[in-house]
Amino acid sequence: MLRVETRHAVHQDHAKTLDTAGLRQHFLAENLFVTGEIRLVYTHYDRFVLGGAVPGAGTLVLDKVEETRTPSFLDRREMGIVNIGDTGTVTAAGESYTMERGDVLYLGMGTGPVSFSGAGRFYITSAPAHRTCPSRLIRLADAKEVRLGDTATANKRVINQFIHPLVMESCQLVLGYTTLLDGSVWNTMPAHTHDRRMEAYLYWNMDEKARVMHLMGEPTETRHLFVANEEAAISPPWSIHSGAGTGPYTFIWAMAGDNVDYTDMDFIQPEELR
Ligand SMILES: O=C(O)C(=O)C[C@H](O)C(=O)CO
Ligand SMILES: [Zn+2]
Repeated sequence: MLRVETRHAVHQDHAKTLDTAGLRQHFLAENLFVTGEIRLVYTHYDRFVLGGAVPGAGTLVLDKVEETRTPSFLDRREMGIVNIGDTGTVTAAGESYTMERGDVLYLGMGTGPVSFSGAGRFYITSAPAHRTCPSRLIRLADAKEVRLGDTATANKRVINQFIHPLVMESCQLVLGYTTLLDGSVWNTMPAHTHDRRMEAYLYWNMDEKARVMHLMGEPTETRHLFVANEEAAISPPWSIHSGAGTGPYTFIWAMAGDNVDYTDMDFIQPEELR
């Protein structure tokens, strides 16, 4: 079963008038992972799509998606998949990829239908593409590791870059995940924006009762979302995306836009935030 929800783009002047329910309706994606279903959120931010596929005992096939009006979803798109569950299999273009928890699969434009099976919980990200780049399974050992932060500032974390120019080629999709270390709670602090690219954060590896207070909004007009395990925050280009957790967590960041330069961020120091 395939379910697709469209999220239109929100202007920052509109966003600052929203109440809690309105902010959650536009910027939080809940209930993405449901057994026996593929659930997608089609955003108008760089036409980025995110979602979940949980095959359970069966096989799920992602092929035609009405929203793209193409015969097959990947005809003019590329895809990044992260397995946040147990071992599962993704089959595409005659290749079968066994994915362990934390593995990332990149599928290039024109791959065709994608099948999901096994005990995996597959986080799906996709962006429009203009050429085909080779598909590739990337494991944690192949990722580029960046260590940032300090326990003194409660933001010590390891950033693992998977779909990233230092690891492999893609058109506009950039993806990886960041894990908080040693009791640190803050991700992406100092915060930043990149008006050239949207971004989405999927929070996972969390205790069921834990929450991340995800910060969003223009730097001088911040708002927050309380986010649970396996929920995603959609970050418009004008928004910061940062957060503090009540317990340990990891988050998958994925971006699409004008460039694939991960370091192309405009930083905002804590004392500048409002
Ligand atoms: O903890 C961090 O800092 C991040 O992981 C930052 C994200 O990767 C990001 O926002 C990239 O633009
Ligand atoms: Zn960012």
